[in-house]
Amino acid sequence: MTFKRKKISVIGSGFTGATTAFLLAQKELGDVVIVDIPAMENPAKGKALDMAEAAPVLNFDAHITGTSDYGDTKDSDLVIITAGVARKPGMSRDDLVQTNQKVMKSVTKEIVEHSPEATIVVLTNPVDAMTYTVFKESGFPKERVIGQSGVLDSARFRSFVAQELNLSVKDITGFVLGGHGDDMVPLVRYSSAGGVPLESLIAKERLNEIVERTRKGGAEIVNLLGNGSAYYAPAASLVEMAEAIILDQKRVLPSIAYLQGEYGMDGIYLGVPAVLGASGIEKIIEIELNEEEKRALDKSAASVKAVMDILA
Ligand SMILES: NC(=O)C1=CN([C@@H]2O[C@H](COP(=O)(O)OP(=O)(O)OC[C@H]3O[C@@H](n4cnc5c(N)ncnc54)[C@H](O)[C@@H]3O)[C@@H](O)[C@H]2O)C=CC1
Ligand SMILES: O=C([O-])CC(=O)C(=O)O
Repeated sequence: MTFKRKKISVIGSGFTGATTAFLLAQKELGDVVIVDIPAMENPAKGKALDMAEAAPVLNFDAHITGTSDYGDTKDSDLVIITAGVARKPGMSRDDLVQTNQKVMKSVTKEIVEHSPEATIVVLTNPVDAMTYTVFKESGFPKERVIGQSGVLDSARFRSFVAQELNLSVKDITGFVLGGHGDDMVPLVRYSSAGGVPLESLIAKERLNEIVERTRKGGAEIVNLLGNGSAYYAPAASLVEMAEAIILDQKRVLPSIAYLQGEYGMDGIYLGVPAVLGASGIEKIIEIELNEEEKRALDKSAASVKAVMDILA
């Protein structure tokens, strides 16, 4: 039997795309094809070559190529979309909606033509609405169109908690529900340090500050960078989701999923806990929410709906 490596295409060779490609290759999750527009083909090729030249040192065997030709992405198992524009200081993610919707439409057309069986993970902002756009444009089953926000938002929350308690990040659990905006819902009640509820370890006011910092975590980095947005943690988050899908791990990861009745919502892409495996989103997990949490989730969903209403 011949071994065939999985094929993963990363659309967009910018900060998040290139970082994601490099991490995917290092983990040998598959051969990686990085795609950008024709005007950016040489930089995409240059980054891919540079990464390939790191392979002997880092000891990985995945092939990495850069291209603007979607023919090179043919029969990808997984496609990760990072193409589009990022926000600058003073902008909200929602300000990107019109520009990035156009990008999603053109990119999705190519994915459907060349990789009709692929699972798609979307990063491009505003990510809940962009995931919905890709779902509609692709005609793919909902299980195979997924957005990334919750792994990143939860990672931010977990890292802030670990810093606060001076504990290993490895022992901090927690997850964030809802849309990837200022109304996201970090679920403190379901978060712990080594199984000990956070509410018994950190004063309520301080926990509220950590929740607020998490909600504004993207803007904090945008303001520090000055000319772009976060990419190391977003790329790491994409790779965790990619690994769960490629290796059929059945991980429970917060993912942007299409809801049809779950959490009392219908026809909307929103961040919820989900089981990720070879079929994409294999199950949406409905956890019990108290009144306050449910109200917060409804508010976050209303913000996502407002952006979806702008979609052409
Ligand atoms: N959902 C999330 O948690 C996060 C989302 N993002 C979003 O990811 C997106 C990408 O961010 P960065 O990589 O930092 O931006 P970037 O500007 O560094 O890279 C974007 C790349 O997309 C390419 N591109 C534009 N139109 C394209 C098309 N039609 N086909 C192929 N490639 C195309 C550009 O040429 C550029 O190389 C942004 O929308 C950003 O807001 C970023 C971080 C986290
Ligand atoms: O803030 C942004 O524009 C990028 C992003 O989604 C994040 O880092 O959470």
